[in-house]
Amino acid sequence: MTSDRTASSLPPLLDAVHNRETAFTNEERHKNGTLGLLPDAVETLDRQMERVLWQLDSKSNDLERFLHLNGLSQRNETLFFKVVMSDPKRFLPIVYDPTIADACLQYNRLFERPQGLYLSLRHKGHVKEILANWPEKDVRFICVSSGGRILGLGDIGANGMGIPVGKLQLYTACAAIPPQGLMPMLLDIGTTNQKLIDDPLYLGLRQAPPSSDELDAFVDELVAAIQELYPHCCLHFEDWKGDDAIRLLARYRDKILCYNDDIQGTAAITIAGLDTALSIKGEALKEQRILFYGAGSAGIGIANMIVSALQDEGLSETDARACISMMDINGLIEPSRQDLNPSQKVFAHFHAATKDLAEAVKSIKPTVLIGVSTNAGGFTEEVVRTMASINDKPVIFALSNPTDKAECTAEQAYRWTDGRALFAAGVQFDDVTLNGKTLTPGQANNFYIFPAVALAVWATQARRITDEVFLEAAKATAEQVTAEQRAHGLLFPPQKDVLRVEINTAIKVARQIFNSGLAQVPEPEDIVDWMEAKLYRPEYTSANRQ
Ligand SMILES: NC(=O)c1ccc[n+]([C@@H]2O[C@H](COP(=O)([O-])OP(=O)(O)OC[C@H]3O[C@@H](n4cnc5c(N)ncnc54)[C@H](O)[C@@H]3O)[C@@H](O)[C@H]2O)c1
Ligand SMILES: O=C(O)C[C@H](O)C(=O)O
Ligand SMILES: [Mn+2]
Repeated sequence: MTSDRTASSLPPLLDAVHNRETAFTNEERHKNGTLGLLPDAVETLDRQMERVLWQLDSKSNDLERFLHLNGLSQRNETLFFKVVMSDPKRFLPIVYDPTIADACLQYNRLFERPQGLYLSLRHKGHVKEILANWPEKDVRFICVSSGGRILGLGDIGANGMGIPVGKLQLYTACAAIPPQGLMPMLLDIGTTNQKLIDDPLYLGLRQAPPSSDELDAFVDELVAAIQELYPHCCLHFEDWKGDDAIRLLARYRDKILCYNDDIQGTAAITIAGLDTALSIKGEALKEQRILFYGAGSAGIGIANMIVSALQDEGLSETDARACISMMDINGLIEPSRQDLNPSQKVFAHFHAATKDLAEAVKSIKPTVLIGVSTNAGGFTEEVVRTMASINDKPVIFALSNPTDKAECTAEQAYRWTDGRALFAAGVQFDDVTLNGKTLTPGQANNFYIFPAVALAVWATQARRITDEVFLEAAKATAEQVTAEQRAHGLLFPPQKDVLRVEINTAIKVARQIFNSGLAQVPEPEDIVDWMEAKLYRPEYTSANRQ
């Protein structure tokens, strides 16, 4: 990405990148032909933000606020980021999870102006031509989803476009990556969602998804086109159907610059949360028995990265895997199961077959319970109370998104453990007051990780993204939870600090990339100054001046 945005041929007020609306000075209005197309007042960015905040306050719910902000992002990009970055704790849940889930469910009905690039299976054989239609020529990140598993909402096909758009907005809002080289992409491969296929307003392909061989061939064509057109581009896979996610990451991770956020980003934020939780408990990772409820892309991703972290603590791979048990929709993963995929098989330990989580908890006696199942309420009162009877401080992470898919709520986790749980969820639950004590649940969401990793990858022009990068990001995130915050039971850095935290994380990750020899730029003398100089700032500067 160059530091200057390419001049646009669009009229100034229709060009979201350069648009300043009422902040165009009279001189600029003379020059760019907007005199009279704007009211008389010449305003500052701060004054414009004041108006947006007033407008948001006047909306009656977060979906309306989402739509208002989304419209703003398409009208005036600088003002959009100014607002979102002014108060991340308030705005992340509006532009992203959980509100984005409501927007995705109705994406085809709320649709106004298209965003991102739609690559339909119908375009097979012509992928490069379609990609070349994208106006920005120096694309550095493509966030691509098939819509096959959007949050915990299942397959919503082309309605999934909200996710790549939102994830890339977080690159900028959470890690100050300049927005111009970011391309959201929806690979429209059809859908299994009959309700959408039957909806006259559905916007995607009305057919069943292809075989995995055909899908892989299509993704191969995409990867080849990206390498030709955008040789510096990193491919970010997001919210694919679990087995597609695992298979495609394995197919490309050693060949191209890519990562899967649900597998690797989720693993890193979970390990960061475990790190702080265990420091509060005063225990080591290798002393834990970890039970996963859900063994798909997120569960397998977290489990494998925990195995790497345990190996770093000196355990053999076999001993590391022995610390981990997993359950999926068909029950506990154990050797008599005939339906296991290779990534699950390595976690099949001898145990009686069971489909009952409470029974598994009673016999395995986990110290850590991680929910990545999409099964709302899966952590029942019996399950949570059993965790509390086994552990002084049970670690309970209910990571399924959005809010109504969480395996239990913060309130339930605290109430059923008498406030002893070290709890986190994928969304931010409100504080809970129990027996006069206020408990603040953690938000274990990969948004703490992937923007930071992306910033480091972009700045260093890394050749590959390894698991070590994500482990470094996990460590750097956990290190930024202060002793005082830990004393209050906080497992993650506060959202209000997300930008500073992720820039710090990115600096550490960049160092790791330089040390591993994967960087393609010379190592700077002062890595902090070097990184700071690259950051996007939501201001009307010459970088986005017409
Ligand atoms: N907090 C985060 O940062 C984060 C990151 C990634 C994924 N997630 C969430 O995790 C969930 C799972 O994501 P994924 O990518 O692993 O999906 P996936 O479809 O790959 O895997 C889901 C897993 O849950 C199992 N499962 C489904 N119903 C179950 C039930 N009733 N009982 C037990 N197991 C059941 C499935 O068998 C499968 O193993 C989603 O809700 C997603 O939003 C959260
Ligand atoms: O999108 C999120 O909020 C986290 C995660 O990537 C998910 O798929 O749930
Ligand atoms: Mn995701």
